[in-house]
Amino acid sequence: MALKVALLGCGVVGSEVVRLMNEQSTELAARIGTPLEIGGIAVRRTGRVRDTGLDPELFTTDAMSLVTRPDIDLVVEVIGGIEPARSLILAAVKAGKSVVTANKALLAEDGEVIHDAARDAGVDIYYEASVAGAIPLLRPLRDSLAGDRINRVLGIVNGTTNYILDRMDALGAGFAESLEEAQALGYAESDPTADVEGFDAAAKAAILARLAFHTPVTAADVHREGITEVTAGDIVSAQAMGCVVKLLAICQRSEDGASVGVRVHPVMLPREHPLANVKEAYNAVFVEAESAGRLMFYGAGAGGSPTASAVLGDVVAIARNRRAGTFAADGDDDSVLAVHPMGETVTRYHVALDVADRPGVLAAVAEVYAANGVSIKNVRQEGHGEDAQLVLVSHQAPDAALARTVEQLRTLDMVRAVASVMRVEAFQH
Ligand SMILES: NC(=O)C1=CN([C@@H]2O[C@H](COP(=O)(O)OP(=O)(O)OC[C@H]3O[C@@H](n4cnc5c(N)ncnc54)[C@H](OP(=O)(O)O)[C@@H]3O)[C@@H](O)[C@H]2O)C=CC1
Ligand SMILES: N[C@@H](CC=O)C(=O)O
Repeated sequence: MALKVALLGCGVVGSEVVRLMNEQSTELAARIGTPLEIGGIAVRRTGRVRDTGLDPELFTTDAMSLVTRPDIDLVVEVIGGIEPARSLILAAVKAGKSVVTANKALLAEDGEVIHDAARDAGVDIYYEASVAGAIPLLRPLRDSLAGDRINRVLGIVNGTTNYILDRMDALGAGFAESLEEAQALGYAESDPTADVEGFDAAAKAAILARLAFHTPVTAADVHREGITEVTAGDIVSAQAMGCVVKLLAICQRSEDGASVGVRVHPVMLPREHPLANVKEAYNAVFVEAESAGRLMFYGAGAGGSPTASAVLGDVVAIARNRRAGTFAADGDDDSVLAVHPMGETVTRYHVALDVADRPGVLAAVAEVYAANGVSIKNVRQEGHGEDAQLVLVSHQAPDAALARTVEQLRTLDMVRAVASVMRVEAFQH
């Protein structure tokens, strides 16, 4: 008997799930031991022209009836957003259906409720596609590395912003035109604010941190900054220092092991770092574990087809579990680590100041750094007269002290404007 799938959503990802299920039906049936069949597809607008080759009768706007239909075995949720996705997944689980979802926003907001519900119902919830598109990353974290202690997960987890930053760096392209291209290529979320303001990467960071550190982490715990403030000037400053600007997700256990820090923000990264060479919408993630050492995961991080590959991998895994009469619940979080505030995170700042070109400026600026206990690693002057700019890179200091330094620099008479502030990181690789 066929395994009946309810597909929720038939947009960029959902339509590729349909295509792959059709094109690979024979291979999938062989891997699963039974054919896969689409039992219904829930969408927002049934009247929309879709190039799926499927019977139009399969489409419905009544997603709730579809997920609870007795003949449905498995639900694939690729609608996105919080509601109705949350209610639909919970209803499916309650009705005994296993679920595959790519919905990082929901998992990062309400993951514990969904995992608890799945465990209680004895069904699977798989979500490999929710972080880093096609890259197999969550199952290695959850299963392969379950016997190790992970200290850091660090990487590029948003394809849209990497695409934009790469275009700005390599071609001098503008922000808006690069975002439009990323949208046309199917990389961006339906509301691209989620990408460019860092919400999408923050959700993924929360999911990664939860799995890596076996502790509850939600999107609200993540320090988040997007790329909307990154200017062409920042890109040029980074280039002058042999760096490239990347939006990084950094999940790190504290040295005493008692807390974790989870943050997403733009970083100036040395060009020789492997993450600096991740182009276009590709993603790459380093996992640093005590025994396994440093592992790098790299691949297509966004787009319909790569994401659908991860979704189908989960479908096959669930089908195999069903055959074996088992399910693979995420474990109960075995520790509850505090999430430490960004202010305690030790980092370095690159600061460019538009200044009056006169004696005493450097001394006044240095005094502010010293007053906040921040030491200056190097400083240079760019331009003269009206165009004079001081560019400073600090040594490592707590983020709170660095941020306070910048606020006080703004108040100096001789500082006309703070032209650029960005963290500089040189992670070992
Ligand atoms: N695009 C990507 O590269 C990646 C996306 N994801 C995730 O996958 C999910 C889907 O993304 P994507 O395919 O890009 O999104 P799209 O916006 O392209 O597709 C969303 C689909 O959901 C349907 N839909 C929206 N609201 C409802 C509703 N209330 N009831 C039923 N159906 C509804 C839409 O219907 P209609 O067609 O009628 O508008 C559409 O078919 C999201 O969680 C996203 O974060 C994960 C990794 C990569
Ligand atoms: N909008 C996301 C899609 C994949 O998760 C991205 O750009 O990475």
